[in-house]
Amino acid sequence: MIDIEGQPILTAAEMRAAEDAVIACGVSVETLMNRAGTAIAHVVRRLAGVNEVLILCGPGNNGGDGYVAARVLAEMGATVRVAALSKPKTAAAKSARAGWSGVVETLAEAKPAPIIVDALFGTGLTRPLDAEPVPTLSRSPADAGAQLSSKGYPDGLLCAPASAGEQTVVGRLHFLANAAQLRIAVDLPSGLGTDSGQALSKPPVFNLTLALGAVKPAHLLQPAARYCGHIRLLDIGVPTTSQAEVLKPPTLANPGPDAHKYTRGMLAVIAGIMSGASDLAALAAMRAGAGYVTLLGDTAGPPHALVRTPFSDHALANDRIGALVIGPGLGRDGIARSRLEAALTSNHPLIIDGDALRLLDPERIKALKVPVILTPHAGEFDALFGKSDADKITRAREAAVLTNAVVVFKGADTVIAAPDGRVRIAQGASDWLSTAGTGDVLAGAIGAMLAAGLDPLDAACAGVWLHGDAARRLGPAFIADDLAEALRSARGAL
Ligand SMILES: NC(=O)C1=CN([C@@H]2O[C@H](COP(=O)(O)OP(=O)(O)OC[C@H]3O[C@@H](n4cnc5c(N)ncnc54)[C@H](O)[C@@H]3O)[C@@H](O)[C@H]2O)[C@H](O)CC1
Ligand SMILES: [K+]
Repeated sequence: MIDIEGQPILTAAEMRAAEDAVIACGVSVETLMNRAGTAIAHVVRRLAGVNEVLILCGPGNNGGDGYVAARVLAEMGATVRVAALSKPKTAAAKSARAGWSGVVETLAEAKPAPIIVDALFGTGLTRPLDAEPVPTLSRSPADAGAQLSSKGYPDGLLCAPASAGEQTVVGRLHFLANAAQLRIAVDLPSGLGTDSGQALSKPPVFNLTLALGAVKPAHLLQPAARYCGHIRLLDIGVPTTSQAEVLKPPTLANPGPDAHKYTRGMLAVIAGIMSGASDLAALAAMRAGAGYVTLLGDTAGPPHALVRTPFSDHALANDRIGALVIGPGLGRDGIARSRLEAALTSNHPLIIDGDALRLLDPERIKALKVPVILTPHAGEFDALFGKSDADKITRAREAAVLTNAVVVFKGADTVIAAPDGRVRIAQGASDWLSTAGTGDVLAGAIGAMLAAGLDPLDAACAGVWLHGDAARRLGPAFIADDLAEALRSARGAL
């Protein structure tokens, strides 16, 4: 199993294209499926020990992976059962099914097991499962003692029309998952939209998801990601490349003997009507490693290392400023507008956050000749770029092209997009980040990275990484002030 940090993220179509390229070189789908199923079996075997394993197989190649895994597990001496939603539809899945010599129970009647493996649906899911009836035996009195057909199917396995009170696929999946001690999903929990990250049908929450060949957007985008549990990549010999990658720890240089406050980067933060927010951004920048932070506005108070300066065009014109943060606590009044105008014409690299985004014309950003990083949350993004049903990756990419800026589309699934199409997506942000001021802290952390001279995408990625890692280190119930302080330990861990 491979950790997914830094790994390429492929859509369903990109994954199929990568598979097709390998198949075109003479590697059959069956071979890929055998690699996938064998890799799954080895992981399940290690985790299951002597516990019975129930593998739920769907009609496509995800199900095919399940049949191969069952066969290999049985060959390893594991106690394994298979339950099928319906007969395999693809040639590869039929071949995999033929390789399983055991009984195939029906999903409708399978009894629970301590370990459940979901191989019902993967990247081929195209519609919600909820409406799907669970095929049941056409049990009539004559069939009550139905024998197994030559194919190992219980006689009479039909897709009987769902009737009132009959179980749905999702209902059976939840029932069997709830009864299991360990829940493992093959490629994706069944019910998730691979590219959109939407839950077409709400799956159970799994302990582990084994991504086959590549990470998919649903492993990172919400709400899908919350059903995946731990995500590990299984290499099945399909080369993959993508402009989208899972965010990984940044490589940041520590100061050397020749360092001084300006070489480490001078950041200016423009204050507004809510000085606490800009204070948080300034403190965050200092804790993230900025060499010199000046807060431009009418503020007062600790820390002493923070240089508080009245806002003026002169102060803004300091050519030692490496980057400028505007937005935290700015407000939207006339003073805010005039300070935004001054920032846009300052020729400093910019991080534009919070209220400043509400005052901004995206077209204005495109015309700037300096690096710009925008850090909208969902509401600010909609206000700036309009609402859309498109997935978060597509939206962030389009916004980056429209503004020619790096866009940090914040959320429980933060997507960072550059105008050239590169995308980085952060894993598993702490839910405790849902507290006032954490956005201000992020703006300051990114500002410190930009002021230190990182290119805008790297600066945004480093800031998002430090912000997320600081939150992880803090655990529960922290406030934004704690988060700003914790950037120090996150920075020190790199
Ligand atoms: N990554 C790799 O290198 C490999 C991945 N493999 C596995 O193949 C699946 C994708 O298989 P596919 O046959 O395209 O689709 P699924 O098995 O996910 O879906 C089955 C099938 O079901 C139909 N369908 C779609 N939605 C529904 C629905 N709501 N209800 C009923 N039926 C539905 C649709 O026709 C689908 O085709 C991938 O996830 C991997 O697990 C292979 O092992 C090859 C190597
Ligand atoms: K699955």
